[in-house]
Amino acid sequence: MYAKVIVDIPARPTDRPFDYDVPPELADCVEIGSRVEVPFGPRVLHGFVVGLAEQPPEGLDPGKMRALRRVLDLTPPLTPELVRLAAWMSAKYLCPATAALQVMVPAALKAKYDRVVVLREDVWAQRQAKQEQETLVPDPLRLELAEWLRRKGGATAEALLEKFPGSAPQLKSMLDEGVLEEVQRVQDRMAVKTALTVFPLLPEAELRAAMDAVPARAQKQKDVLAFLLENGLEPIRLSELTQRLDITPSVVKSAAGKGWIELREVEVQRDPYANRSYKRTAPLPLTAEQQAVYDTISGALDAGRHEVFLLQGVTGSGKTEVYLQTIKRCLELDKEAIVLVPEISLTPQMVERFKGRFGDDVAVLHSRLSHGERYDEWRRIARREVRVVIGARSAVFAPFTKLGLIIIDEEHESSYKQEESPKYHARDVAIRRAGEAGAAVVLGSATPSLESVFAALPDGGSRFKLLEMRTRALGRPLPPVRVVDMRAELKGGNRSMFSVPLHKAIAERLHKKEQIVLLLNRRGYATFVMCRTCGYVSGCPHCDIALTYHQSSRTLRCHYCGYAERERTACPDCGSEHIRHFGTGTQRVEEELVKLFPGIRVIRMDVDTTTEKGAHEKWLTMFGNKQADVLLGTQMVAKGLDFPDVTLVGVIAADTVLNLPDFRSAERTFQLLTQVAGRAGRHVLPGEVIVQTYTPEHYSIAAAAGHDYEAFLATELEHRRANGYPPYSRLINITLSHEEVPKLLRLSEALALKLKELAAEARNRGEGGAAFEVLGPVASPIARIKDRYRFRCMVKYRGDSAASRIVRQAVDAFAEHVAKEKLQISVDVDPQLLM
Ligand SMILES: Nc1ncnc2c1ncn2[C@@H]1O[C@H](COP(=O)(O)OP(=O)(O)OP(=O)(O)O)[C@@H](O)[C@H]1O
Ligand SMILES: [Zn+2]
Ligand SMILES: [Zn+2]
Repeated sequence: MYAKVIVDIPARPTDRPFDYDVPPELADCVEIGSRVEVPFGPRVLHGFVVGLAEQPPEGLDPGKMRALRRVLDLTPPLTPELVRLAAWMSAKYLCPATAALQVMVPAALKAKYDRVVVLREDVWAQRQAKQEQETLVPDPLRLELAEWLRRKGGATAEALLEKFPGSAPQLKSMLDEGVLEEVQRVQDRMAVKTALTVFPLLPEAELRAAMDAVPARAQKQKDVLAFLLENGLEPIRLSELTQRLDITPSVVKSAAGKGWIELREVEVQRDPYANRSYKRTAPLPLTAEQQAVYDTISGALDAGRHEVFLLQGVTGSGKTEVYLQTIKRCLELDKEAIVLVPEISLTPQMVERFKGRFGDDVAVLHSRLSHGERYDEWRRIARREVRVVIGARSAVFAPFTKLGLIIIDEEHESSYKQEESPKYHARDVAIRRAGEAGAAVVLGSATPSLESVFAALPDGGSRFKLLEMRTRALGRPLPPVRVVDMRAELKGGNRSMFSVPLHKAIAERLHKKEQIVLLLNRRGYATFVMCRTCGYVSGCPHCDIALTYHQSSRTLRCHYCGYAERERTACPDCGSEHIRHFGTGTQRVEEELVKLFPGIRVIRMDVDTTTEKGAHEKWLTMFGNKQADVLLGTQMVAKGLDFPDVTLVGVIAADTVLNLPDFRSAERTFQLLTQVAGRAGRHVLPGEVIVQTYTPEHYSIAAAAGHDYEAFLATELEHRRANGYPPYSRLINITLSHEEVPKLLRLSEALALKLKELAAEARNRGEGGAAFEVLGPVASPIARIKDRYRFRCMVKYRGDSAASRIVRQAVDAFAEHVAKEKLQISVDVDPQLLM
């Protein structure tokens, strides 16, 4: 047999499958998706098998092919379906295939440690019992294998095959049955966690006899045996036993020395949600609108038909309930479901709703888990112990094989785009994956992205099917929104960051003991340090960007290169002492609140207060228990939260995003305002929203205030059409960087020229390139990062032309410069951030 392998070097010259001979002893273990070790030049590398064939590849002499050295996992970490998806990603996003494959597996698997096979004793015992019942003759090799593994605690596949020659078929079937499992060896802690566990070795009668024979002076050993007997000879963790009996581990060890018991390392599952009980919830009777949506989606599920639904439902319309019930349907059809939510809204409230409905059938994947916890959750998926996964972006790669449904909540969120290589968009990957699997996709949002709405319009090809929910599930109206012009406030002599109406509204809520959510949008508005005397702004010496002030460490930091310096007490330019941090940080809002409303209880949620694990949850629980009057924060407070006593939502400054040089800034502003407004008056008490702004006339703010998505959409689509921006075109951003400006400029211009030439050639050959436009080169908005200057060329194209291929060819033509002249080129397909 012969294998095609993508090796683990993320560089262009090695970005293709290499052919290897599969030695006969490995033939049973190699599958598409297996991780393998291969010789590569003088080195040994890891790689993924992406193809298998009985015949040697044409033109290659089998005698000269090199052979696979080992298979790293007997159960391949990737499915053939995911391997195909990776190939598609590599072509679409112009990333090395290995980068696409790596992003699909948990970090714990990337560490280069041995994987070992262990026996799952519970499953094994069940199997044995069943076999006995059915009086089947057990396979002696299986018994031997199991017994040996039980004693050893685990072994590498290699060691196993050496010890039991010819046992590959048994190994394989035991793995398939779940009797054996492969785990990453402990080495670096991040892998499997184990605990020393006490196992009684003797049957009850013998143990009792042994206990009776223990002399009185060894009372503690007697206690140990007594405890085990009382406990029905159940194994128990060493730590628990010593604690219960108040003894030292040495007592237990000496008992082990007598042959009564044994101590073994046993895997402990790290379930970050263990020890927490979730109240089981039952499906709610659906409203008419929900029912109609549910029926349409189930239609596709029942038929096993791939279809993309765009579920546009106002805030509080009960989208989550629809998700829960469509997932239930999906499970009834014996298929699996993936739910993607933005990292920021992967709140305990959200997790609770899914755990409450599906219990242990749910795995949760988010970035606050440790590598080990993520790995454990991932294995629960790979072992088919769960059928629902909820997680951020990368959960789209959950290794399911019977995928029926992918739900993307808040589909407009820019965090679905990964900003480092592979720069994929989870929405597009989900649609592609679902297409191959014949699964349905539901994109949910109150404020869908222009791209998705357009795709549901006839103009956009009606690729998505629009489903709408226009009223709130609990019958409440959307809260009235009042826009306050801060310029007028200033003219009227109010220099505070709170307008008169917002001030009054807060006071009222405090009086009525209702709750308040305050949003301070800090994106693009970081706290920077400026001298009031001369206007000097502290900038990074290596990047063209202002330094950000960090309150907790009293330092100034660069968010691009990590440069840090101590807070300054005097201006380095003019020596003035009037140098201070600017920008309305949440901290400053908090200070002002406390000054204006003595005794007010504020919970502040921003990057500074939520770095600690579990912090999010702590704050939200406190707020839910009404231990605070105000929840003040950045985007984190805008999404998904559902608190019945919140009757006021205030936005401190609505226009901070509007001023960014990005064609999506109006869209982002509209989305954020609509989302945060949706937190008010969701249950019984009516809500109110106050938006402070310096540009009340801007259509994104006016439309959000009127809850008028259609008005926003019409104006915004017109703008996009006039300027030829997405969704009327697609973009590929190519950023070049170099330490010397003249060289960078020359190379950037040459690249732009090359792109145009290639497009013209493609056009002449009739192979696309029709609506292919090259803008630039121009200096990037952040013109220098880490002492490297940056230019960009923007490719704008329409239709599914050969754009990606043309860009790839052009970039490849500069490979020489990249290799020899320290030029860097990075390509971003469908960019979300234009920095
Ligand atoms: N059919 C129903 N019957 C009764 N209550 C419902 C029903 N559907 C949803 N709800 C309740 O309505 C509230 C809002 O629902 P949910 O949070 O699912 O809305 P959403 O559309 O996801 O909102 P958002 O986009 O603002 O996060 C919740 O408290 C939910 O329990
Ligand atoms: Zn100064
Ligand atoms: Zn820097």
